[in-house]
Amino acid sequence: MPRVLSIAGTDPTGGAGQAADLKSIAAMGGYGMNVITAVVAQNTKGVIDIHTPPVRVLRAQLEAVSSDVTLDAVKVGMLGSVEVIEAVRDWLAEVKPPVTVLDPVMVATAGGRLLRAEAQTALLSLLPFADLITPNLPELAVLAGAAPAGTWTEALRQGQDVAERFGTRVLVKGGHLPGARTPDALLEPGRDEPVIVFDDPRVATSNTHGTGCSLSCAIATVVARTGDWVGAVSTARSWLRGALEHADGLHVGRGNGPVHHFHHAQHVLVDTDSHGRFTDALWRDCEGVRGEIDTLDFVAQLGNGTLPSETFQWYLDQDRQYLAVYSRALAALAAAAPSESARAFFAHGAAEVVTVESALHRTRLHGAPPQPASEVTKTYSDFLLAATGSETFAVGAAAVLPCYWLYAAVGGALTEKARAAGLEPHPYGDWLATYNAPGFHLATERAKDIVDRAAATADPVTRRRMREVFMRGCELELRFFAEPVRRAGARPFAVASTHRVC
Ligand SMILES: Nc1ncnc2c1ncn2[C@@H]1O[C@H](COP(=O)(O)OP(=O)(O)OP(=O)(O)O)[C@@H](O)[C@H]1O
Ligand SMILES: Cc1ncc(COP(=O)(O)O)c(N)n1
Repeated sequence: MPRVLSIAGTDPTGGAGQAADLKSIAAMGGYGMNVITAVVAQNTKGVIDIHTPPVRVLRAQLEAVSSDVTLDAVKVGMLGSVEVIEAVRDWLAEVKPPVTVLDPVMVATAGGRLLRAEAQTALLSLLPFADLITPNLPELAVLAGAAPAGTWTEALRQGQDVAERFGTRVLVKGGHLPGARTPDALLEPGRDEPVIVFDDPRVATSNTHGTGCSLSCAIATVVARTGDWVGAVSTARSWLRGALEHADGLHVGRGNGPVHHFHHAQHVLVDTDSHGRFTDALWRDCEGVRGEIDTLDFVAQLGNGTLPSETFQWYLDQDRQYLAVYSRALAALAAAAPSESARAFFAHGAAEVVTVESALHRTRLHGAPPQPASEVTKTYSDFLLAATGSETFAVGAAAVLPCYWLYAAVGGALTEKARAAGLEPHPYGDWLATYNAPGFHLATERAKDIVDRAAATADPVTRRRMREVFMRGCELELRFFAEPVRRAGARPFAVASTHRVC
């Protein structure tokens, strides 16, 4: 579990600053700690007063934590004054945390300055110590020494300028742009194009208090665990999106309320009281990921037959490599299965993957030699082998389930799309048919039954772990599906989004 320290100010209404940070760290599976830079009297309507404790107390807090605890990541938020900035900078220079994310907080959403005007220049001296900075558009403009960007293109230009000048990654956030979309882009020094651009519809809510704090802390936590910046931003963004979508249900305050940091965990409470199927809860867990898969270019183009054949071939080649691992994962589950029927099911599945699905790949790939496995293919393969080889049967069974279930769901939806496109014969019809075949749907139902049975006798810790690995599998499916089109994009450093299915 990553140990993540937040250095930030307070918010007694619990939506921003320290409170948001600790909730976000916990929501992303980290252990949160906090050092207070300023005590802020604020609520969802604005900032009323700020007390900055003596800088000696700040230094003592920093020393108290770092002399005792190994830190896996640090998030720096509200600093407020020149003295505080200097103390944090000296501490960062000395401690050199493995991951530092800086949210250069200047003004609260609801209004109210959180950084003194004269401290803006001092803040620049902190930037080279950060691995990532996450300014909103007005903050970006201050860092770039320019007027606030009025367009996304201008924002990207300012972000690139800041990344180059300070030698650090920049997440340019478009939340403050007018319009129906909220693009974010990850930039790195030495690259002309964003590493990745995310672009989602704006969630219709005014309850956005603390989104910047929450996002930056969530990214720091995930990066501490995975070391993967793109994956961390992606994970943190989709979680934050859920938090925004559930924000209106919180009813906290009369102004810009907070987001629901634990929207994804509500089912844990429901689950312990209800007699519903465990897999129903899993399906609800992955609703967001399923929505993302549905909107992928890869899925759309596969369905309407417009996917370029080179892209499909590349996908199939990765899929073939993935399936070789998947078959071994199923064989490991067969070996560990607690019942004869589960053993037979997974042993049969391991053989089927080799004989039926791989044969399809061999026919379509015409004996072409394998291309190098992508990072996504490797990550997904490693995840499956670890979950089925080193964890309990229940956890392993939950880990392989997304590959059945999402594929069956996508196969069904794609077949509909293919029918609607009316292409005869559909260029990828044989592939779609495999995953919409009655036998594959039956196998999916059987896999769900096995997971339900395993969950019924599992302890709470194992059930939680089953949920985690199921979600991780779903996220990897999404990335696997996105990867072919992302990779095919001609822009050298641009990443769109990513995915695969089993
Ligand atoms: N209504 C919304 N719908 C979807 N995403 C949003 C919305 N508002 C903000 N976001 C996302 O939240 C994150 C933070 O965005 P924003 O640009 O508002 O940062 P910020 O101003 O630093 O946040 P804060 O409100 O904490 O000051 C970004 O990823 C942004 O895309
Ligand atoms: C202590 C503290 N840190 C950061 C923010 C910014 O968050 P928001 O802009 O959402 O109010 C805040 N209001 N308070």
